Amino acid sequence: MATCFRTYPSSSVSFPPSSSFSKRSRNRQERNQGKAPPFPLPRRWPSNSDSNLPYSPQIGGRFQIKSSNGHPLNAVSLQNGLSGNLPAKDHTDGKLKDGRPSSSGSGQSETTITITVVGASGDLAKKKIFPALFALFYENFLPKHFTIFGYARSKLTDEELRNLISETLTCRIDKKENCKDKMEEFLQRCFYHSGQYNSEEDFLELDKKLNEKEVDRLPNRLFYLSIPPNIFVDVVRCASRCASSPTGWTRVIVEKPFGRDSKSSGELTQRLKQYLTEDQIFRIDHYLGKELVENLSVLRFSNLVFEPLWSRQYIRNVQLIFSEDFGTEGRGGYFDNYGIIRDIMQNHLLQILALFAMEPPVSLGAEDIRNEKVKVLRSMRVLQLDDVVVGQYKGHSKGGKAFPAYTDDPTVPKNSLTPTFAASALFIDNARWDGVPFLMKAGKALHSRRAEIRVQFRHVPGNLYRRNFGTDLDKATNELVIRVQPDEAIYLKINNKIPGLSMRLDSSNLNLLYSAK
Ligand SMILES: NC(=O)C1=CN([C@@H]2O[C@H](COP(=O)(O)OP(=O)(O)OC[C@H]3O[C@@H](n4cnc5c(N)ncnc54)[C@H](OP(=O)(O)O)[C@@H]3O)[C@@H](O)[C@H]2O)C=CC1
Ligand SMILES: O=C1O[C@H](COP(=O)(O)O)[C@@H](O)[C@H](O)[C@H]1O
Repeated sequence: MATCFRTYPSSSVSFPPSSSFSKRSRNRQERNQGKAPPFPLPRRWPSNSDSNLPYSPQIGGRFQIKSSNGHPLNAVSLQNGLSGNLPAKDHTDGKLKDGRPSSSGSGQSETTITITVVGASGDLAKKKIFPALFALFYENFLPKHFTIFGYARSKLTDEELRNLISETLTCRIDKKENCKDKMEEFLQRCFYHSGQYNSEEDFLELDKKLNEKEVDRLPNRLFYLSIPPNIFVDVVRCASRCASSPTGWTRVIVEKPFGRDSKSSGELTQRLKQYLTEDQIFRIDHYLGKELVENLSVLRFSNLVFEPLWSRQYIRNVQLIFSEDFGTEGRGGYFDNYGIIRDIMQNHLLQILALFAMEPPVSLGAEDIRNEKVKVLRSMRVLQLDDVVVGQYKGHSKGGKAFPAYTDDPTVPKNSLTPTFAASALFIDNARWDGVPFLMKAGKALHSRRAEIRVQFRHVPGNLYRRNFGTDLDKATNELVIRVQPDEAIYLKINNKIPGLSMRLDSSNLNLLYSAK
């Protein structure tokens, strides 16, 4: 369950990535030097009376995005967390730095946040978003005043939404309070609004409901786009024009895949920026919220024993493995357009690879970590077709049970050639990783569900215990395994003497099993 949100570089989903990953920081530098406006200018300069356009000139050389419900769309820094903090005040004129009136100016002394889950009837919303929001609430990470709205086309009442999500909420992180009471409290703050994704009228109706819940508090609004990518822009247009916050911030979390390639990803960014500034857009990769992925940098940079080994000198190869023991199961409409490389590899596994391989960042600040990841991505060799294998799962039966083929899924075209499995060897051509293959494997409908990083070390030179191990030196090499899921664990395979009078060796695990802690 992802309970923390991370952003990743905006510009590319090419595989492997290209240098365009650094575009955002370049833009920022240019802006800082006064060479570029804070966001792209419209081709035709709108007049103040041009109420259909999202831009309107603003005093002070900056430009503000305006929505048709009359609300300005304000850019704020990424540092303002979910807990509804206000941006820093500019003490010279008593206004907030982004030009909006301060909370005291608007007479609103307390903040409130409304989180609208767009696509609330869907798989991701049920499986991950509502449970993650509940986990935040349960752990007191949500602000005092918050409301959650589900939005989708399906006709549901508030009560039906609550029933739908109540089945998926758990108190698995920390059982410190009465879970049932907390769930009830959480569910009472959840509401539903049914509407089309491209209807400004429906979003205006949503806006009315949001206003009712926000009472007299300074409202911040977050829209979580838990929907297929082809409707991202429609929703952002309607939300920004008709349901943006009147006086607080408005932000949007966008799910992957963010385009199909570098070009379409760039186009999507440009289209979103018609309605939002970059600082309002949060691109999410939920794998970065997984406990062991978060722990990767801690393991490496806070333990002296690992960092000296973290290079081509000692590491023979690194394997990044994702497998699921279920197929598309009705999600073919989305999956068939993207395939396993775009669904899993270019986002989740590539993020892990970049975190694994990066140089120590200057600090733990998001920009510093991002800069190091970008350097890794820019050092990657362009993937050759010879270094990739793809496949698609077939039907089979086991223990009397029939398992359908990918093309048996009614949401998948019968003649589909979309890969559901891929394996590839990637190389980072820098001083640290020269010649070390990073092997990525990802597949649906395989034998087991797991995600792990396996680091295989080189053979011991001269191997004094050659006789005891025989010819298979691989059996005797050390391996560090970081098992992201299930049963989170970190273990190191080491060679050991079997206790007793004879000199018999065995490989055993130094094991840090999380569930046993
Ligand atoms: N499922 C997962 O585990 C993960 C998904 N994601 C990403 O999250 C997003 C949502 O995924 P997921 O929840 O699985 O998707 P779903 O297919 O479940 O779609 C979500 C909702 O969007 C609406 N919808 C579906 N198809 C269309 C369509 N063609 N046109 C308009 N509305 C549609 C439906 O709501 P209604 O009909 O009620 O309007 C549906 O309940 C995707 O971008 C996906 O890549 C990311 C990580 C994990
Ligand atoms: O992003 C996605 O991830 C899920 C797997 O996520 P997990 O946290 O359950 O491992 C995958 O099923 C889905 O196809 C993909 O879109």
